[in-house]
Amino acid sequence: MSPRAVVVGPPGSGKSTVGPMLAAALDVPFRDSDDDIVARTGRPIADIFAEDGEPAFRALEEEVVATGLEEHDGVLSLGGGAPLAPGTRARLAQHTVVFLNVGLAAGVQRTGLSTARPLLAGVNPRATFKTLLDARLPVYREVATVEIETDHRSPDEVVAAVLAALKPGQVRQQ
Ligand SMILES: Nc1ncnc2c1ncn2[C@@H]1O[C@H](COP(=O)(O)OP(=O)(O)OP(=O)(O)O)[C@@H](O)[C@H]1O
Ligand SMILES: O=C(O)C1=C[C@@H](O)[C@@H](O)[C@H](O)C1
Ligand SMILES: [Mg+2]
Repeated sequence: MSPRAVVVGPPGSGKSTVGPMLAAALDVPFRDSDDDIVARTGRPIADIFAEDGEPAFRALEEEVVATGLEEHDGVLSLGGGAPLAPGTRARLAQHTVVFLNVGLAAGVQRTGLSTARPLLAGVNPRATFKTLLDARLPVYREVATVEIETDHRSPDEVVAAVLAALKPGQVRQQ
């Protein structure tokens, strides 16, 4: 079993919003590694960051993502930082990976009202978001089979763009 598509990208790129819509369009189930972590630990992600620290969260995330990649045969959205783990990047080399990209302005706007993202909770979320984008863009591009810009697209338009991009050439056969 293997996901039809794995969705990666920065916070606010729409992994949790577009992922279920993409799954519905493909008529397959949806799973989100952040939800899996909450279900497995019974704790909100912000609490895991605050109480156990980011390294402990990343170790748990790598395990949960590995399980999802083995077990899930629908659309699997990953947490924004999941591809930072070298082990996860190696596993993703076998999969069809959709990178939802978002620029600084739209990313800050979309994540600005939420307190649920511990990495963006500091005094200057815009600067933090820029640092995060600069560091991660090469990582997302390394694992992606397709990259979709989301800044000027509605979630429905993003789904349509993903479906159009998932032509046989971009899909890794298992
Ligand atoms: N294409 C889009 N156009 C406008 N708003 C969007 C778009 N995609 C997502 N959003 C909005 O941006 C916010 C963040 O989206 P979402 O939670 O799906 O991001 P995410 O990639 O899952 O982030 P995280 O990595 O933090 O889990 C939500 O309020 C969502 O409605
Ligand atoms: O971009 C990140 O590092 C994160 C994104 C979210 O999906 C969560 O996994 C968590 O808030 C960390
Ligand atoms: Mg999400």
